[in-house]
Order: sequence, then structure tokens, then C-alpha cells
Amino acid sequence: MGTLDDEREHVERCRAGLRRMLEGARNNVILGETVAGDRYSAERLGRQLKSLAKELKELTEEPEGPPFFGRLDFGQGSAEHRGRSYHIGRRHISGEHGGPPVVIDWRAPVSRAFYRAGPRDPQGVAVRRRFGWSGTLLTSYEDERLEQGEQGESRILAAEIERPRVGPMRDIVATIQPEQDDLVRADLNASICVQGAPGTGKTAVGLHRAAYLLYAHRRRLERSGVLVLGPNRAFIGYISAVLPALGEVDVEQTTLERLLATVPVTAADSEATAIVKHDARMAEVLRRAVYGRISKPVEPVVVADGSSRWRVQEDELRRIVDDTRRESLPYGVGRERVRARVVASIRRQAEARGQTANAAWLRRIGRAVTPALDAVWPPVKPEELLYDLLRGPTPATTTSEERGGRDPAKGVLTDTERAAITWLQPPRSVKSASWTPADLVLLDEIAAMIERPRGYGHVIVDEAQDLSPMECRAVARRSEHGSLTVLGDLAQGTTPWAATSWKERMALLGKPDGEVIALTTGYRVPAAVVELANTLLGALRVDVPATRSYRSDGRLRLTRVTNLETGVVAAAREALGFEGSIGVIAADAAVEALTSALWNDGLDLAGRLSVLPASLAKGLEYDHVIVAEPAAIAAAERRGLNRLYVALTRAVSRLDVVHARPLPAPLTRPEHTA
Ligand SMILES: Nc1ncnc2c1ncn2[C@@H]1O[C@H](COP(=O)(O)OP(=O)(O)OP(=O)(O)O)[C@@H](O)[C@H]1O
Repeated sequence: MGTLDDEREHVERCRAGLRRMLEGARNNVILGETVAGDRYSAERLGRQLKSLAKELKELTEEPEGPPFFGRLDFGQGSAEHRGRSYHIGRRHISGEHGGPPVVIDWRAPVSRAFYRAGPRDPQGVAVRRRFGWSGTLLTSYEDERLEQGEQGESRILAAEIERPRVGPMRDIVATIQPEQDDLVRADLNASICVQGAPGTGKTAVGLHRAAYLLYAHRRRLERSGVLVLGPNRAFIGYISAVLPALGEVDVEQTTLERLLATVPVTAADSEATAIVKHDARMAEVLRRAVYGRISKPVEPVVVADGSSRWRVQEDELRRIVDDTRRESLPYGVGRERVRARVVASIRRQAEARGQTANAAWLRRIGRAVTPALDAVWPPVKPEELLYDLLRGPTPATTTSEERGGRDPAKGVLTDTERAAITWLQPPRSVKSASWTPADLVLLDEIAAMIERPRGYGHVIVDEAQDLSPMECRAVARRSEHGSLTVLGDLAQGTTPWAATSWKERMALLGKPDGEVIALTTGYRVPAAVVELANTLLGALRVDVPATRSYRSDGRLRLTRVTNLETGVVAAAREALGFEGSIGVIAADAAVEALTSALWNDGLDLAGRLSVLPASLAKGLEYDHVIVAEPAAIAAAERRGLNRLYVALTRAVSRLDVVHARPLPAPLTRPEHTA
């Protein structure tokens, strides 16, 4: 079994193993540079080896990088691993002289038992050992003799979960819980939706699932890619270090707005306008607008070719256009298909006259039919099309009607909705148009009708309850041939179009059969704080399962003050006496005044204390949270109570609620609070 000294010796073996791997990688890089046959393979090999060397270098230099966090000793009952023991860590470390590895990757099949085995189902594990570290120094370990039915409360586990938070989010590989592990290792082909109350580890699960899938299906996913979508840049900044720490640097992590940003966003919509633009019916409006550009041919195609003149008669052209339309191709592909068919018709005529059609001739004829093609199946640019739509309906003359000039929104949107998306003062040209975030989603819908966008092998969407139906379509297009992990909490929905049912959202996301699974144990928020936040749940009118907090520690304090700013400054001063990050969360409109008050009191807002608007708090966490004036947060927007629910559930250790006005009605002070 070994003592702490034996385990420390193993740490040394790991360090030696890492040094060997690093050295080997360096040599391979050098060899790759000199040995590889041609320049291309030398470069490719060199690149691969350099990235390996870089990764290993990072690993050895990582100040907080214990080489392992757990160990499994299999008993005699295990068929596959009888009598063997394995150390489990963030990355595989190979043994000496090609011997067995000294550390097994947490994602390897054998490591699964570390997360899943229990006294009721030991999975062949005699002893599960967890290690405690202080930086890079191994300080302790705890054993659970699973075959003897032992499973105690783990102090190491509790300490990890309750540790004060500072800086960006960290990985949880050492302490993934069985219900989380189920989701992390779910099959790549399975699209799943995780409904979880605040702090149940949805984001952590999503990120670890990305790392797991890349390990288990590296080839497939390296080609097709993995995409992680979060609600805003602050959130992406907060989570972006987790995957690189797990050795995965090639996952694209961004916001949907950034992913769709083909034009700069320089304007904002009113809520009424945004609601219409985000409605699923806009897809039909845009489809009509795009395909309305196709017109019935009214004249033959005539192409001059030296002394010859080729002709494709009007009825043949009509047939070509109709047949192509029926094929439901992307608009741009359809246009090229019509061109190819017209050229093929001319080619047949030329060959019938004994002319040979070489590649240069075909290219020339292809170019020459462009004006005729433009008349029946014109090129469409997303911005131009949206510009035309947002300018409002054009008068319906016969020709404009045939050319798609009639209003594509007619019969789909009501007159009021049509008016809501029509510019009051239309810009003079497409170039001078100012686009809004909702316009990006519409432009993406149009662009995808013209040409299908790049898809990913797996897409992970966080805070998915806030996606609009049109945004869901944008995500669905990118995961059409891959799978999805959808993470969210119906109770935290703050957009006007927020989801009220996951079944319906999964259908909009293109995965109607995706399983919806609930996570019900909270690891962030202490029990007393959960109790307070839960008093709001009834008023949020969503059907979500109850949660229990893993944590009995923590502190909740509600303080009524006469002056909000003075009260917040006092709370912040006191909070600075504790370790960890401090977030002051206030209604967006109050942020400036509170920032000045804290600043004027000499508090440093560039360090571990920060003030943030309630609208940006989603997905983040602070060790100590001060929620300033809940009534103002609740009153600031239509789903203000949901916003308040988000704000109240950001605290890891302590929550101070500071209020000068009465608490908003549904929020009730739990009986035993200060
Ligand atoms: N198994 C675990 N071991 C240790 N810490 C955990 C575990 N699961 C979750 N946590 C921690 O709990 C906190 C909340 O996790 P996370 O942000 O993933 O939750 P969430 O469900 O996405 O929350 P929210 O809905 O509020 O955004 C994080 O600090 C995370 O590291």
C-alpha cells in the first residue's frame, strides 16, 4: 500500500518520467527537423513534436501541477486488473524503459472506477486513495477500502469543494462526482441536455466532457472540431483556462455573438424589435426573401461564341430553374447548378455540331451565361437582403412581385410585428446600415441559406436557456452532423425569449430526441444561501427539480441600511478581511455610483474586489458576494426576479445582501439568518 514517503518517491518517479518524455520529445523534434524525407513531412512532424514539447514543458513548469491526484488498488476480484495499482492524474506519464506508465490519464477507461466505484459496487477496487497537496508538495492521503464496504466523507474532497475561490475557474478532475462523470463520459453520438440549479457543475461538466471526448475520439474530433459557446466575454475569460490546463488547447471557446460576427455591431434593438427578430417565424420570412429572388425566366439565354450563337430556350431554362428549386439545395449551390445545366445544354448543342468542348471553352461559356443567370437566380448578399427587408415592404408592382419585391413578412408576421422590425429611418445604403446583435443572427440565417456553414463534431452550449429560437437554429446548423451538450437552468433564464421547456429547446436545436438529465447537488453555493435563493423559485414559474447543497459551511447575512452606498462600502471593507475574490453585484444602473463610492473610500477595484452589473454575473462566481439592493435588480427588467436569482447564487463562501429598500416580495429571509 505504501506510506507517504513511498508516495513521495512515486512523485519523483513521475518527475523523472516527465523529464524523459520532454527530452524524448526534444530529440524527436531535432530528428524530425533533420530526418524527415521531404520538407512538407518535416514541417508537419516538427510542428507536432514542437507542440508536444511545449505541452510537456508547460506541464513540468506548472507550479500547481501535482502529477497525480488519486490511486486505485485493484483486489483479487478484478478480472482485468487483479492485484494492480494505478496512479491517476491529469495526463499520462510513461514509465522507465517502456515499462508501465507511472500515471494514467483520468480519461482512460481504467480511471473510470476512480469516479464510479463505491462500497455497493466496488468495481474490483480494493482501495481508492485520494491525495492532498500543498502546491507541488504531497501532504496527505485518504483511503477508502471499498471492498470492505468503506466509504467515508472525504476531507480532501470537501476541502477542494469548499476552497476559497481566486482567479479563473479550475478543473475538477480530482473530484468529479459520479452523476457528473456519467455526463462527462456520455457517448459522443449522444446529444444531451443538462438541467442544473446554480453551482451543480454544469459548466465544469461541459468542459470536462470536451476534454474527455477529445481523448476518446481524438482523430474524429481533431478533424471536425469542438466548439464551446458561453453567454459573454467575461464568462469565456473565466472558463478559458480549464481546457488548456487539461492539455486541450484546440477547442474553440467563444460567444455566439462573436461566432456570428460577420459585420460589426454598432446598434441595439428595442426589446419589442428584438423579440420579433429572434422569433422562429423569422426563418420563414428570410426563406421567402431569399427564394423570392428567383424569378420565372421570361427570355431565352443567348450566348455569342465566335461565329456561333447558342440559345437555351425559355421553356428549357424554366425547366432547369424549376428542377433545381425542387432539389432544395443551398441558394448559392442552386445558382451554380443552374449555370452548370445551362452550360451542359449549350455543350450538347455544340457537340452535336461536331465542336469539342474543352475546359477553357466550358469556362468561357460559363462566364458568358452570367447575365442570364443573374436575371433568374441572382447572387444574394446577406446584408443586402436584410437591408431590403428592414427598409420595409416595397410597393407591389407586378415586376417587383415577381422579383421577390413583395413583402416576405406578409402573412407570417402581424402588421405590428412587421412595423417593429422596420427601420424608422432607413439608412441610405447597405454600407451605412448599423447592425444589431439580433441582425447578426438573421444575417447568419441568410448566409446559411446561401451556403451551409462549417459544422463541428461536438458543440457545447452553456447558459442555453437564454438562447432564442433563431439562435438555436444557428447552433443547430453547426451541430447538424455532430452532437450537442446543452447546459442550462430554466430558473436562470433572463432573456425575453428564455426557454420554459427543454424538450422544445432541444427540438429547436435540432436534437429533439436528446435526453434531458438533471443535476441536483450544488457544489458552489452554501446551504443557507440556497435556502434564500429558493424562496424565489415559486415566483419564477419554471418546473425545475429541487437541489441540495453539498456544503453546510458558508455564511448568509441580510443587512438593512439607510444609505446603500455606505452600506456596501462597509460590507466590502469587511469582506476584504477574508481570503478570496469579492464581487459586488448591483442593478446595471447602480454600478457607476457604487464604483465611485468604493473608489472614493480608497478601495482597490483592480485586485480581488470588483463591481459588476447583474446582467454580466451569469456563470461567474466569487468567494464573497455582496448583492446590493435586490429590489432594484428585480425591478430593472421583465425577468428581474430571475436575474436576482442568478445574482444571489454566485457566492462560494459568504453572501451579504445589503438593502435600503424592502426586499422584493417573493424573497423572504430564512428564519435563522443574521
Ligand atoms: N465535483 C466537483 N468538485 C469540485 N468542485 C466542483 C465540482 N462540481 C462543481 N464544482 C465547483 O462548483 C462551482 C460551480 O460549478 P459550475 O460553475 O460548473 O456550476 P454551474 O452549474 O455551471 O453553475 P451556474 O448555473 O450558476 O453557472 C465551480 O467552482 C466548480 O469548480
